[in-house]
Amino acid sequence: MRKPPIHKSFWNAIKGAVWMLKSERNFQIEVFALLVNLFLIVYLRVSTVDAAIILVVCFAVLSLEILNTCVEKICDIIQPEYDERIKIIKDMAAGSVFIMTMASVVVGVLIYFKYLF
Ligand SMILES: Nc1ncnc2c1ncn2[C@@H]1O[C@H](COP(=O)(O)OP(=O)(O)OP(=O)(O)O)[C@@H](O)[C@H]1O
Repeated sequence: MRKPPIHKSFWNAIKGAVWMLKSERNFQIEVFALLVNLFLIVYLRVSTVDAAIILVVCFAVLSLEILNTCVEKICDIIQPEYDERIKIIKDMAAGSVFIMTMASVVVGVLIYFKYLF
């Protein structure tokens, strides 16, 4: 298959992210969390470096959520029936989102603490 032009690849990536926003509840919650963080960054006048750290962890959660959904979709195509191997694959993919979410909570507590107290 011929490689699409760069603007088409970019557009496809945007469409993938928009699909996630329309279809996946967890992704919607994580985007809401990103918006809350953007508000707090402005409201609390968070420093540039601290804001960058917060935004990187927020976007890391969103990226992992997209990859987790990709794994789920592929698993559902190759094995629609119950399968112990699929279970561990899906659980591991979900685990990656969980670990990054925990990391983002820790980062949030560590950074916002000094602006609030
Ligand atoms: N084919 C299967 N075989 C075995 N276990 C499965 C299978 N499909 C789903 N599961 C189990 O159900 C869980 C949820 O899988 P599902 O595909 O329903 O994702 P989901 O409800 O969208 O989850 P998430 O909230 O992580 O996005 C998996 O983590 C796994 O433990």
